[in-house]
Amino acid sequence: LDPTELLRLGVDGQLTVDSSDVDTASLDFGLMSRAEPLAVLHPASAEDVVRLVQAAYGSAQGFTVSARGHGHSINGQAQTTNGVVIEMSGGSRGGVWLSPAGKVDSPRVSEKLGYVDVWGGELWIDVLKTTLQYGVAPKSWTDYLYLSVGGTLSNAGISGQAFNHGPQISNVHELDVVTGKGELLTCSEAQNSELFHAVLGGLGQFGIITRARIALEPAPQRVRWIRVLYSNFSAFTRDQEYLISLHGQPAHQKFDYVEGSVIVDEGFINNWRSSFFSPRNPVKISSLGADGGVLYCLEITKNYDESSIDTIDQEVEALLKKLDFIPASVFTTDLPYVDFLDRVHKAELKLRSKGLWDVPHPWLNLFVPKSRIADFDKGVFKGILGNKTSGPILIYPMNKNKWDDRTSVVTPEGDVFYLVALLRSALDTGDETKSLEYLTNQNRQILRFCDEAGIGVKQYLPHYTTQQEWVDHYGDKWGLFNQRKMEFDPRRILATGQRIFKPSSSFKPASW
Ligand SMILES: Cc1cc2nc3c(=O)[nH]c(=O)nc-3n(C[C@H](O)[C@H](O)[C@H](O)COP(=O)(O)OP(=O)(O)OC[C@H]3O[C@@H](n4cnc5c(N)ncnc54)[C@H](O)[C@@H]3O)c2cc1C
Repeated sequence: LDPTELLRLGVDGQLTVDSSDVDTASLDFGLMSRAEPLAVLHPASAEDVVRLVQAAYGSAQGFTVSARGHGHSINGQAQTTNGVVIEMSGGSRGGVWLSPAGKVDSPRVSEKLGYVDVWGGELWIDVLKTTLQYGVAPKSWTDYLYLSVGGTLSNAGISGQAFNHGPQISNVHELDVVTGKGELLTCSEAQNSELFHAVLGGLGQFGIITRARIALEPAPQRVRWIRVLYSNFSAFTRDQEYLISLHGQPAHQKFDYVEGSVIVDEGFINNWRSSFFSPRNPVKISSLGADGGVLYCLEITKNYDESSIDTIDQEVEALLKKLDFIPASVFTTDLPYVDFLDRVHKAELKLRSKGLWDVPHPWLNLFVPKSRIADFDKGVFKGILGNKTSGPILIYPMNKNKWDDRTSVVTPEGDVFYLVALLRSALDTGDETKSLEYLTNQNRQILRFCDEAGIGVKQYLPHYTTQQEWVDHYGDKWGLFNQRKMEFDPRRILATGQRIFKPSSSFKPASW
């Protein structure tokens, strides 16, 4: 396909083959794969997305189309070689919602009805900033806010609030979606519901989200943020599971956020995700009597505002009393709500200043069933990892009843499952255990261990290279997933970087 032909396509935004645009669209946060698109579209409206997808779908030769949010995937999921990348969050257009009619508009908050309408490429940080002006905010978050709404809704969008509110995909009222046939459809539980459920957690396979209507709540003012340590894994998981079982209780009788992390490194327990423990007063694992050299950190928060300022201490105390952490390992801080939600960005700035942000990230995210989390601890945290991690390891449980099985996302068996996130950075320092090859091999070893032990994990932000692996990943849901693909993207032109479906035979990108 001649890219100059594409440029004749009439769009109001910018369709470009400029090398710096193409370069940006060729890479992602993982920095492990590179694929150059033929051209890049900066859309000025949902209509531009429609025009491009219609051209891709309707032309004899055809080409692929990949929406790119903030490009924070790990394995090239937003890339494509024989087609066009649509920069949904790109450049000066970031932070602006463009209505389907092409009229430029900002996120629109309906305070009365408790939702905000945002452009699919909007970053969550901008959604937060806008909604806070009205004293409201979304309920369910990711740990990091420089991700696009369309990008996280294509996966699930999880953080410590998920036990209570469900993932972000459980907090969406309505979407505008451009399907693989180039139709712009509004969908919700009540309207085009098959498309609505397909797109949520759908890895970009069924359509491009141009607008999302997101549920809001009154925004808290401040956050009490607490960490406590455990050396005993079963005490740690018992307490985490207890805390998430309180989801149905009144707000003052539960925490608002429950996460946790694993500390296997010798030495200090600070990591880039957390400057929580004072660097001048580091905590040594050995001083805490960790069994097998591994410690577990429970991280919890309680939101409050002026009306609850007098009772917050008592409420936190009452909840902490029920837990079984190492006495004298309580670290507390107090900060504005927005600073808490935007906490990882601070760590990003620090890492950037040391040149440690733009490095390869062989991340592995797994959903592990509660019934096997102790086996995972023995085999991985106390086994395969050794005493070096090269990055934070998060672990926290979620309640399955907060997830909607009609969406495309897959979760493991059981009422409760854990996220285990190995968020590692590869460095070229000469230390073999920090190298990309070492960490990639270790990820493979972890997956092999889970497979051989029959742990029944499901990858979150999944990455596979053969269709059979995808069929296994989706299990019982594969039939529905495949059927939805035939219906909404019959030429299989969307989000080919996920490597689930090959584009139909009239055109084959080089990478296939
Ligand atoms: C530092 C960091 C922290 C993170 N923290 C969390 C976390 O706490 N919780 C969590 O759940 N995830 C987390 N993630 C993962 C993140 O949610 C996903 O990688 C997400 O896809 C990134 O969003 P993005 O906008 O960069 O998407 P991209 O990487 O640009 O795209 C991801 C996929 O979605 C598709 N897509 C993008 N936009 C659209 C759209 N508008 N419509 C349809 N499909 C689209 C793309 O084609 C691609 O297949 C984190 C990632 C990073 C790098």
